[in-house]
Amino acid sequence: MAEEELEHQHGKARVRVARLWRSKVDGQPNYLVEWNVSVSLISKVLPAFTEGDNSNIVATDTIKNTVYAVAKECTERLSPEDYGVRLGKHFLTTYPEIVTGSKITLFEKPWERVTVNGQLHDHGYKLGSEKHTVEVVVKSDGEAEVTSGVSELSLLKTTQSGFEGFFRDKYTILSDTRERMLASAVRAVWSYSTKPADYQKTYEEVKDVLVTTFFGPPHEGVYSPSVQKTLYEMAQAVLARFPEIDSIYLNMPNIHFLPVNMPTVGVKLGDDVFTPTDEPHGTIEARLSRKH
Ligand SMILES: O=c1[nH]c(=O)c2[nH]c(=O)[nH]c2[nH]1
Repeated sequence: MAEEELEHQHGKARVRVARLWRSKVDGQPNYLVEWNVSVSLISKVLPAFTEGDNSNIVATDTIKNTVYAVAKECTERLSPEDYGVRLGKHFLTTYPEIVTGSKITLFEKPWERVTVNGQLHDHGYKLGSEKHTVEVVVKSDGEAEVTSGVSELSLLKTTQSGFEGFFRDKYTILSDTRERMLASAVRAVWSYSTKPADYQKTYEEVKDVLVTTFFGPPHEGVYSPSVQKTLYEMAQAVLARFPEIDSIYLNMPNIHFLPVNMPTVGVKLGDDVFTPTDEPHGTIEARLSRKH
């Protein structure tokens, strides 16, 4: 047999855990989060693959149970980032002879406290839209690298968007326009050069900067000459506002709202009737990083 190298990891994917803190949090009588957690371990289990020797395997069932146990140990409300770091480090400190690295990916389901008669309800929640996403990588030295993000942040504006002056050839049929709808389901992922004071607060503020830059001021808005330019401005605004953020990746599908026209029956609906189409959609993505 020629020389070989086997790279391996194992873990448990998509463990759903809800954590309820029954004590008062931020003036509210309780606080609920739902996380969907995936764990992957780098560990010294080569003989399991090559010899069938399972003696060093931390069973994926044990990994699943640890997700719940660590959530229980977190007696105070905490951000998904802080939970991810705690969980990722747990595997290295609990199995120091076996586990040399861990990767935790999770997203938080957007349960929001409901408002009834203009007041926040004590124990009622409804599901919102976008998700808070987290990735934590714990290295063999015990250091944790954290990236945060948001996904499914669906944004739409009805005007102040166009696309013109693009390259044309024999297959180009798209017309120039300075008036179209612009819609996207934004996915953003950012990394930190230094740990922020509060991951949860930073998440809320980054989201706010992304949304504000996409739309512009409430009445006049801001003109978008392309998804590309708007994406770049959103990324720039985040780096300008948060010195602790080192790099941001944005993925912004262009979800087309195609004006409906029925020329054969002489009906033109284009100004106010559209077909929303998410397939196919444009894919526009970029990462903006600080130069060191
Ligand atoms: O903002 C846009 N960017 C593109 O690259 C593109 N391509 C396209 O067909 N429409 C658009 N819109």
